[in-house]
Amino acid sequence: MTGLVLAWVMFEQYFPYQLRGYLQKYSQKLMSYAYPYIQVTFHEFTSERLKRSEAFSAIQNYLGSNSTKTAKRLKADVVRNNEPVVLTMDDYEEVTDVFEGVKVWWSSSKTVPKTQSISFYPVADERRYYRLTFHKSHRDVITEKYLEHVLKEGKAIAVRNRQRKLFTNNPSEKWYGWKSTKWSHVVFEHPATFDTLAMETKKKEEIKKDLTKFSKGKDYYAKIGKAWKRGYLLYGPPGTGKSTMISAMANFLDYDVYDLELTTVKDNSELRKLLIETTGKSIIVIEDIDCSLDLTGQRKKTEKDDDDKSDKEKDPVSEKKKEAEDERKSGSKVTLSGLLNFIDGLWSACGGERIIVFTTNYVDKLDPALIRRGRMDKHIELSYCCFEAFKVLAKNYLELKSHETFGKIEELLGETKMTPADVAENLMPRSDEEDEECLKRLIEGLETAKEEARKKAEEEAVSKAEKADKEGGETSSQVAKENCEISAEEAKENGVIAGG
Ligand SMILES: Nc1ncnc2c1ncn2[C@@H]1O[C@H](COP(=O)(O)OP(=O)(O)OP(=O)(O)O)[C@@H](O)[C@H]1O
Ligand SMILES: [Mg+2]
Repeated sequence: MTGLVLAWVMFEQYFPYQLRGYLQKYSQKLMSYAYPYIQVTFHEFTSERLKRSEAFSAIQNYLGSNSTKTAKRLKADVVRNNEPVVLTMDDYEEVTDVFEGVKVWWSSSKTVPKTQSISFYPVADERRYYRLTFHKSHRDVITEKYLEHVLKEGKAIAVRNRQRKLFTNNPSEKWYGWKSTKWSHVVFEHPATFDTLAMETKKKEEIKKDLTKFSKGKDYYAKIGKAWKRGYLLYGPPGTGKSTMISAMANFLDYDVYDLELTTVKDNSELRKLLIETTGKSIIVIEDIDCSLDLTGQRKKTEKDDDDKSDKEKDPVSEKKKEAEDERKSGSKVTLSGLLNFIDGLWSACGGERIIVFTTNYVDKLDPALIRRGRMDKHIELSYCCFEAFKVLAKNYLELKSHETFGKIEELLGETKMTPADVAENLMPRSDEEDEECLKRLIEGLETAKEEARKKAEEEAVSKAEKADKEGGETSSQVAKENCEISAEEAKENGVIAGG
């Protein structure tokens, strides 16, 4: 077989490829009579010539990673900016592979049309394909196991080489016209990971576990009849790492990120169109949900109106009508019900494998309908820096695992509130600063924050006491006045009685 393959390779190398097309046809027939080998061909395009065959792409990736050591001619491509080039097997090249002790041969080739027609896409006329050759005694192993292995490996390589994207929605005025799209994207290259995220290890592990369960849950979601998506609400003061956590999540799962700017979305139908254009394996993010929409205001208004209504008026149909009317009048744009549909409406399920993340600084201000369990599956609080979180930052910024000042810092962090962003800012070395200087600056910063908090608390206590005093004074004079009035009245009454 090797001899024949060699002869074949020589033939492929030294014959002009226009001639090969003719010769191949006959030589292949001859081979099939003389040799007990089976050949399987995988074409680049499906029969409709519209869609690139998934099998071809997977084989290309598989052979690309396996053939770099053996093939002599390879094609190079840069997939990521700062990573090495990705190599694939060049046309008319052959490599061998061994699977469970069985040797197989892969060759790459292409057919060129007999008559050169004029085409806008000349390269598309060449039909590339991979051919797998193996001995017929191994038919079962190859067709039942090997091919599955190649396709699975190839797809996994594609995921690893995939350039991830960060999308932002375009305003709808830009949706139409030549080459316009609803989403613009850049390459997503945020370096944040769960390792660099300052947070308690236990909490991080819990979130990672939850994400892994979700990403592997295709069958589970299908079994329970739920759309394959999950909602997270990240809340906490500014600078506690909500946005950083979203990047860490995307890096952990290898997902794209859709950063949805709701203020540029005109109405619910635009929101729907945007969502439909998102792809699977993605995180859809709405930052500062409390600022994006006046959801809370809308709801409050309805509740107030409800109080004024008679029971008769409170039926669900008129309520819905009123809501719709309110939406129309306010010219509002994306409404609470639109957003709820976005989260758990029918069409939000199309495609699956999506994570929806909301962030807010004020969780208490959000409408309960928006954050009820089942809608937002997981609520994660990001809070002020604790000692465990500080240790992560010290390792990231100063490569320090321990230091004599850590005791003092732990004590101060327990007594005062500082966000991880502020701690990080203090730890970041300026010019040629030593570690000690950074840690000293942090301690000073914490002491100042503690002192400020103490003063503020004192001032608050004083003003509270003053207010109470004032109210107390007012109350006693009021009581005294009322008492006087009552006594005068009583006296008068008594007088009348006495006089009568
Ligand atoms: N938990 C954290 N772990 C690591 N770095 C953090 C953390 N929190 C904040 N930082 C640092 O502070 C900067 C600001 O954090 P980030 O933007 O994630 O905060 P946020 O909670 O999203 O704030 P906002 O509410 O204002 O959007 C980040 O660039 C990061 O360097
Ligand atoms: Mg943020």
